[in-house]
Amino acid sequence: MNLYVSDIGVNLSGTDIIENIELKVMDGQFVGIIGPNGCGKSTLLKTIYKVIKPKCGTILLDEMDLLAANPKVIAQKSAVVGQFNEISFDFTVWDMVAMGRSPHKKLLETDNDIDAGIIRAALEKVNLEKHSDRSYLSLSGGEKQRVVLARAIAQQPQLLILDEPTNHLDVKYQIQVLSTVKSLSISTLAALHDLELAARYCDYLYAMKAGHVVAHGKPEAILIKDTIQKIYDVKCEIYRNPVNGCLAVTYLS
Ligand SMILES: Nc1ncnc2c1ncn2[C@@H]1O[C@H](COP(=O)(O)OP(=O)(O)OP(=O)(O)O)[C@@H](O)[C@H]1O
Repeated sequence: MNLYVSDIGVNLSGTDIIENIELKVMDGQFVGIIGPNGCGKSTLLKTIYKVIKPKCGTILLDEMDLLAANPKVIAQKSAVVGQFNEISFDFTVWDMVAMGRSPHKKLLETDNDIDAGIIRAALEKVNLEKHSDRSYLSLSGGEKQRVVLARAIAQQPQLLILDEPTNHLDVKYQIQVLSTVKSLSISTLAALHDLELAARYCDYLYAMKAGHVVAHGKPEAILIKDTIQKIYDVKCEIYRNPVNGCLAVTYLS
């Protein structure tokens, strides 16, 4: 499934937060958005998943006009893992993940054995199958993040949107979550802060600064010291890690 974002602009409380955003995610591609705090990454993602209404622009999911489409139809095709995963009422982990099945259900239709298999498989993907009866609110931040990812997986989306999905996660689960997402081989758009993880998992990167896309291309083309200094105002050296061959960043004071 292809995502086409064209000329998106968002104004909040009288301030232009993002402007002239052009972005594409082609079928099966893992696309990352990088950029400093406050540059507009979440605003862009929220506009795509329709929490924020843009002042201009179009967003297409294949031929479907996302800004005009029915939310249930959108939820059958796309899933979101947001930055904050707090809820007011408690549910079990199983019930949280089962919510991912609801876009595929008719009103009052209950889950069947096929749904149960999908929910179980999603929990296994994030290593939480033993926690299925636990209360969601009793989980750690990292465990909650993985439950929310399992819910998104159970939704069987063709487009996955992730806003800093490795927040709260230790090194093992940062790698596990991004490897799991990569293994799904579905179109993915993720805001990421860790540049080495972005280099390792993303097929293509968009670099944002002050509400604009300032560079886009393959990680090797974007993660160069001049671009990083321009975006983050930090000097660095970028090299191939001799152990795994991935791009590595050393920040200089
Ligand atoms: N409702 C609002 N009214 C005014 N400004 C807002 C509003 N919501 C967000 N902003 C501002 O828009 C800017 C972009 O915020 P956004 O959350 O998109 O940045 P971000 O790149 O995701 O940052 P971070 O990396 O810190 O998560 C910030 O300066 C933020 O304060």
